[in-house]
Amino acid sequence: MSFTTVVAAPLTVAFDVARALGRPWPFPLEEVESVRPVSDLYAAGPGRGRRRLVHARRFTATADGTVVDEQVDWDTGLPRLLAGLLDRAVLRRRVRRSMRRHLDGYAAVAELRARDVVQVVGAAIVRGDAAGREVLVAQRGSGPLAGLWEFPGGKVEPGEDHEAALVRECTEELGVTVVPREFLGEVPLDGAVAGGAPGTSTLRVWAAGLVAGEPVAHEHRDLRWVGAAGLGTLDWIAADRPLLPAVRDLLTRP
Ligand SMILES: Nc1nc2c([nH]c(=O)n2[C@H]2C[C@H](O)[C@@H](COP(=O)(O)OP(=O)(O)OP(=O)(O)O)O2)c(=O)[nH]1
Repeated sequence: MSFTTVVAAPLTVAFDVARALGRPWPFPLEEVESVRPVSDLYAAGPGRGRRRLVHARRFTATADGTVVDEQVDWDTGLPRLLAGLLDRAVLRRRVRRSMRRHLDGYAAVAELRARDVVQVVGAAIVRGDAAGREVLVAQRGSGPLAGLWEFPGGKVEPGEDHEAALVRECTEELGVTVVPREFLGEVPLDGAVAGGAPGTSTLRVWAAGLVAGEPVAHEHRDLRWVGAAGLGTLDWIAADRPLLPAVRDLLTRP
């Protein structure tokens, strides 16, 4: 059986809250495989009478938050005909009811928890057309990451919409007006952001268009427009690297 929930929280928060709440089954499950913050797989059994339950979750970042896709499969260990009857008469309904109650609580807790974690947004500002596109990259001027390249952006303020934060940061840092066009992806940040625990914040990046102004480095050491070939040659903040294929795709798509 499949379930899909949209949680108004970034990946790490959605994943960590899901782990803390566990699953709605009245017996313990064992971890089979977990990859924070993208997936986990737990199973119970085979137990008495070869009963078995497998519960897999996949967490995907989207512009609106995290989509959690869950798959619950079970085997009662009964002969096929009997098992089919039991499934139809009782089990499917019971599983659906347990999951629905669990997921409603989960979504609410994750949304609340997200308010306590400072998140970072970044803009992949693109210029040009199919004949040749470039993205604006910025070199940090101070702090522990000084000298490394990043996407212009910064921390989302409490209660602020993520895309609004992106527009505000680009105005403050570059003196330009941008419009977010497409969500590109999200990665966990290893370091502490604004005093938060390391690994709880994420960087969420949007492709953006320039609608007014020419970028000026108000806070960065340097700014550069680079094409797809130049992207990989820069000394990026390590956390940003998994986002580069999506940016490259943006620059090379027809
Ligand atoms: N803007 C940006 N920050 C990134 C990227 N990758 C990455 O790890 N970070 C980290 C560095 C910082 O710890 C944090 C962003 O903080 P910031 O100092 O730029 O934020 P801000 O503009 O709101 O700064 P401030 O007003 O609090 O000084 O995210 C990236 O590509 N862009």
